[in-house]
Amino acid sequence: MSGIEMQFELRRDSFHLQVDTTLPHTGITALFGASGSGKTTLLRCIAGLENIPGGKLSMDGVPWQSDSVFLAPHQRPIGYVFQEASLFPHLSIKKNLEYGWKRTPTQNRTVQLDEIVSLLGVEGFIHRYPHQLSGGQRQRVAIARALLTSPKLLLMDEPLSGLDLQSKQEILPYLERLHEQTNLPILYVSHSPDEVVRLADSLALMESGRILAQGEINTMLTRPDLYLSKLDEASAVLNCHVSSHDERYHISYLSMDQATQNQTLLVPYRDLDCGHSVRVRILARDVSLSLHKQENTSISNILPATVTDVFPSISPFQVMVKLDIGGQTILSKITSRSQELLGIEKDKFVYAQVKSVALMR
Ligand SMILES: Nc1ncnc2c1ncn2[C@@H]1O[C@H](COP(=O)(O)OP(=O)(O)OP(=O)(O)O)[C@@H](O)[C@H]1O
Repeated sequence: MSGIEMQFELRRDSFHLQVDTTLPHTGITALFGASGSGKTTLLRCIAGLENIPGGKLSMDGVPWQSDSVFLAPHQRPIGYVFQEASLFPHLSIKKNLEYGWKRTPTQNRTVQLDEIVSLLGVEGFIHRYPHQLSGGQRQRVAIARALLTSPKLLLMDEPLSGLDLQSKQEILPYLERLHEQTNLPILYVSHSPDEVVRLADSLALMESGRILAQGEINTMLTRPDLYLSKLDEASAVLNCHVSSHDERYHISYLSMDQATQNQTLLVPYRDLDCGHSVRVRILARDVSLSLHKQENTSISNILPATVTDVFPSISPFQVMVKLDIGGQTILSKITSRSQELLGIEKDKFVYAQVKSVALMR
């Protein structure tokens, strides 16, 4: 059985964790939910830091916890990265990194020290001490140290939330590289929709100790029955690849992956090879609808679309329209008045006018 299979039940005062699910064993799965919904508690259960009687956990069929097995935290091949980088203050960065690496028996090592040092870009400060680094640099070292234990699963608990905006921006590309260059499954706790839409392949939505729903990121973001699709910040992500560049106008063209029709998006120029995979985010409020293709407009991205659903938004007198654009899904937020005037309903053919496209990775 593949995946991270778990069954945990824990009561603590009024909090009740009840999780019985299988999370993906590939890519980044975001654990998303309100404060107190149980995200950290669930990570602690997976790490073996909570010994819950009757709990079950297996990784690709290998039991880490069952009625007869309980691997202690240090016996689980897990890397754990917390909000605050917990480095040894009296050891240099190099020694901090070697600590995790040397603890792993040679035959169990799946990574090389140099490789991880380069992946996280820590070469430049390897001889310094933790207090001589910025918060973002410290966190990169903490991630590198976790990876050097050759884990089979990486748990990240709000790894960016203690950092200022600049440090966050600096570290995100390293997380993307980590995602691109390793096959390591990552469970990533975050409060930030921006981080989630940028990094996650899947999303598990937690509420009051339970996993309310889980699935592929764009399916989750656009599900009418979940609050994510109703928010003012509601958005969709599209997986695309770079198809060409136009140097004269400093723009890049993207083709949508798995599109059944030839759908192209135009974005500000990005220095990426043709064929490179990228992800774009489109906010629902940046998508307006038209029944005819506008000719004289400054909007560059106008996509033929079919309405698949219309549902209420949290804003009064506004509705969310779910659209199929050649096999992928985006949302459009329009007023109830426009919905009525244009006769927007399921199966209607429209043009989605996309005012802004953010290239995420
Ligand atoms: N040691 C503890 N003793 C009693 N209650 C606890 C303990 N640790 C956590 N809780 C409670 O368990 C619930 C879940 O906490 P948890 O930290 O897992 O939530 P979270 O979703 O990670 O929240 P946040 O996003 O704020 O970190 C909360 O109601 C919290 O108060």
